[in-house]
Amino acid sequence: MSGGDADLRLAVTGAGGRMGREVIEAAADREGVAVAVAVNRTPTDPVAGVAVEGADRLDELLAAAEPDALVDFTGPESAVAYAEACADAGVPMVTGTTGFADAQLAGLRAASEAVPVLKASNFARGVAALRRAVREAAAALPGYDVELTETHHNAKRDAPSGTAKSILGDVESVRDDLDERVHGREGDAPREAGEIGVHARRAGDVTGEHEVLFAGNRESIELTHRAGDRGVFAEGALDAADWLADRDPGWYGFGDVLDADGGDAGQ
Ligand SMILES: NC(=O)C1=CN([C@@H]2O[C@H](COP(=O)(O)OP(=O)(O)OC[C@H]3O[C@@H](n4cnc5c(N)ncnc54)[C@H](OP(=O)(O)O)[C@@H]3O)[C@@H](O)[C@H]2O)C=CC1
Ligand SMILES: O=C(O)C1=N[C@H](C(=O)O)C[C@H](O)C1
Repeated sequence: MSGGDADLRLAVTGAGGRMGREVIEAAADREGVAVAVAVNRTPTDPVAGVAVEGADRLDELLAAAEPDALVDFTGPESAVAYAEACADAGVPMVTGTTGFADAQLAGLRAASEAVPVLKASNFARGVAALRRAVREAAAALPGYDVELTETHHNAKRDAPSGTAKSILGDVESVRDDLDERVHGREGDAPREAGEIGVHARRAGDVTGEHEVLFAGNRESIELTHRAGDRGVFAEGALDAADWLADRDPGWYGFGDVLDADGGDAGQ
C-alpha cells in the first residue's frame, strides 16, 4: 500500500509488536492517514491489510516511498538504528520506545540534527495532565514523602517504565531535597530523608498504570493514571506524527504537540 492520496503517509517500525499493530490499526481508522511502509524484524503477516516487510529493507523502502513521518515503538537499539535511517532518508521520526541508555539517547539526538525527532515516554493525553498535577502537588506539599508505583503487563522489558522516569524527573525538578531513587525496599529499611520510592509491578495484561503518592504526617493524596487500552497511545502517536511532519530538524516532545493543540502540556 503506498497511500498515494493520503494527507499523512507513514512508515511504521515494529509493525508486528503490540504497539506497532495498534498504530497501523489506528491509522486505518483515521481519515487521510495511510501506512506506506511497515517493517518488522521478524517476518509477520499483514496487519490491518498492510503488508509488513523485513526491517532489513527499511532504507530502500524509505527511499522509495518517501513517507511524511516514521512511527517507532520497538526497543532502544533498533530505535537508534531507525533514527539513523530516518536521518539518511530525510524522514521525521516519532518514537515512543522507552528504556534508552544515555549513549543511545545521544544517538537519537544526533539524528535530530538532520530531521525532526519527537520522543515521548507516553502518548496518552491523560499522562500529560497527570504530570502537570504531579508538579503542582510537589510544589504545594514541601517536605511530604513521595512514592511512585507503576504497573504493566508481564511482557514489559524495561523497569521502571519510561513514564515513571519522566514523572520522577518532574518531582525532582520541583523538589531539590529529593535526590535518591529507592527501587523497592527489603530488610531493615526505614525511610530516609531525600528518598523517592519507586515500585515496578509486572502482572497479567495490565496496559499501564502510574500512581504517585504524596504523604505528610496526617494526610496523603494519590494521583493515578490508568490506560484503558493501547489505542490511547497510538492515537497520541498519530497526532504527534501529523504535527511533526512539517517541522524543522530538532528535538521535540509530546508537550510541543499538545501546546500547539491549545493545551498547556508544559512538558
Ligand atoms: N510512549 C508510549 O506511549 C508507549 C511506549 N511503549 C514502548 O514501546 C516499546 C514497544 O512496546 P510493545 O509494542 O509493547 O513491545 P512488543 O515487544 O510487543 O514489540 C516490540 C517490537 O519491536 C521489535 N524489536 C524489539 N527489539 C528489536 C531489535 N533489537 N531490533 C529490531 N526490532 C526490535 C519487535 O520485533 P520482533 O517482533 O521481531 O521481536 C517488535 O516488533 C517499548 O519500549 C514500550 O515501553 C509502549 C506503549 C506506549
Ligand atoms: O511498555 C508498555 O506497555 C508501556 N510503556 C511506556 C512506558 O514505559 O512508560 C508507556 C506505557 O505505560 C505503556
